[in-house]
Amino acid sequence: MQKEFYIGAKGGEDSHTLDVSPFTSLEQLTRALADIFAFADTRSLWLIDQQGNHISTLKDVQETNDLIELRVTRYESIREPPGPRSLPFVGNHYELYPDVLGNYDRLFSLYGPMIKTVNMGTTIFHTNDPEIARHLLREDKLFTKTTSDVTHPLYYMNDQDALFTCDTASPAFAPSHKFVPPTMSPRAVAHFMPLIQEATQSIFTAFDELAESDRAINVYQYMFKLASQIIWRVVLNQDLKHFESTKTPPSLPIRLLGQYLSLMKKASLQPQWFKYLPFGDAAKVKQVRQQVLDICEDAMSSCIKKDGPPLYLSDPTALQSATCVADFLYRARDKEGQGLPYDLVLGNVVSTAGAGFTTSSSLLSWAIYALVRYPGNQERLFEEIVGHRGGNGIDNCWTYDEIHSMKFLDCFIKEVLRLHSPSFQTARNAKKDAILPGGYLIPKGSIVIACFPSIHKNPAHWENPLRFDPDRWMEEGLAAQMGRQGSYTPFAAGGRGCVGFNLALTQVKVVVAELVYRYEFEDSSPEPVVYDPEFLVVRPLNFYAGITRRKESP
Ligand code: HEM
Repeated sequence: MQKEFYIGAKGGEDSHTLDVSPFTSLEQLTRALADIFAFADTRSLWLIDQQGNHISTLKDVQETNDLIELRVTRYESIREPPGPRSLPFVGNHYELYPDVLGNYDRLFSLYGPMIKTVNMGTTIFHTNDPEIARHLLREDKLFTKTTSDVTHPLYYMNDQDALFTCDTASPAFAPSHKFVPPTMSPRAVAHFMPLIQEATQSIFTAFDELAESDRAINVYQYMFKLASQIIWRVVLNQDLKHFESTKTPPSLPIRLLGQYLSLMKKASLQPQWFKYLPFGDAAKVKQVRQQVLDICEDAMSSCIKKDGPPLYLSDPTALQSATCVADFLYRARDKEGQGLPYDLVLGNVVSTAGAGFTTSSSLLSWAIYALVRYPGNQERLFEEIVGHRGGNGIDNCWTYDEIHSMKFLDCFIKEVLRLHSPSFQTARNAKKDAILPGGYLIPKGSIVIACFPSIHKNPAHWENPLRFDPDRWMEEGLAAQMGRQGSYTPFAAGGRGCVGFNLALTQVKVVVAELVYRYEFEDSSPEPVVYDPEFLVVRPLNFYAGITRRKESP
């Protein structure tokens, strides 16, 4: 018993003839149809006859002589997401820049939860819908991360030898994903606590001097140096000496990594034919990348114990014998005795260092921004920290459990990550024509971005979304629940989610605890704070803060 099913416009190419006689229930049939037409959500499928009536039983399907339309919602056909009209050459560039984040929100409120934009010839779909984001991040038969695709925002830094920059389909992904996450587990981060604390405290001399001289600082520039100082210590056990004076510039590896990421982002915003030019940003990305690799390789030669014993993944205490992430990656062995090939060790060292400090420096800057801009939080944090530290003084090292046991600090950081999410363009590629919740058709090969800053402020999912309110996180388990729903994913989710989130959260909590215990910050920004729309993460450009050394620290 052959029936013809179709999606979208009648008479279009998207139709399929299916013998419905083997099916014993409508549910069974709709699951099969969902699979054939690549519906992300197999549960909500409407069958509609040519008069627009809902066909709700298998018997009705068998008896109708009509073509049958498939929809996700009762009254709307499957369609491509809408979006603003495109101008020749530039597309929607001026609808998006310079305030991309504000403009995404504006476009979502105009066009709905999925929008199509074209920037300099590159089409990208965006969503602020948590349910759609969950499907995108799943790494299943419909969506994956393919940085080697020229339209992927990370195309210019795609490197098939490391996490973050590789395709999920690349041969490097599985071994990297086996060896790298153990270096960022709670147990591993607990082992690195003294390094994190020492690197954090290295800023004190410079901050004391700045406090003394009453000079305001550009917060991002200091957090950029601090976050990289910490990550470099944990990943390569090297002291970058970023705070020998108040004016010490970022060290060469960090300057190069910063330049690399900046060039990469700029290149990704240019028309695609720019990549063929022998000069310009795209060409320079490659040169800078090689310099970064050389520097990291050099640093690795000092921190890796080449003659040290192998460290087995099956031994939960093995990491405690490693000096740093690079040392562990070099010496780690799986149960077959296999290690990570050297190229992948190097690639993953560069990737974790780069992914680690760019994001963290942004988060730290926004954390200080939240301290000074949202009244009451700095005082509450100080009280909590004093309560924990008590008479132990500032020289004692925070333990992993202690730093994570401070409830208000935890809520505060969660709220900073919600309202000032550093990540804003986690992109996935459609493996085939796919139909997303809401009935949006995403053509095969398209890039779809889950816009975390917009998802985290989506009024349909958050009460008072624009209010900075750490107390919303007081309810135990809320973050995990919102994470499962897709409405709170500052570290993305699924198979390509952040592997460094434990380290990131621990590091940022140690820094905030240490700084708030010793200093008081106040806003000294002369102008409204703006973020950099041409960088890989959302970072404040002109946020200034004054620092006062606390007198009342016990
Ligand atoms: C505030 C801090 C951080 C934020 C907001 C953050 C966010 C993210 C996000 C959104 C992704 C997914 C990217 C994508 O799919 O394109 C990611 C991936 C990743 N992150 Fe983080 N991250 C942070 C800190 C760190 C740290 C400290 C490390 C390690 C030192 C790290 C290592 C990685 C790696 C290796 C990946 C790639 C995972 C993969 O390819 O499967 N991140 N991060």
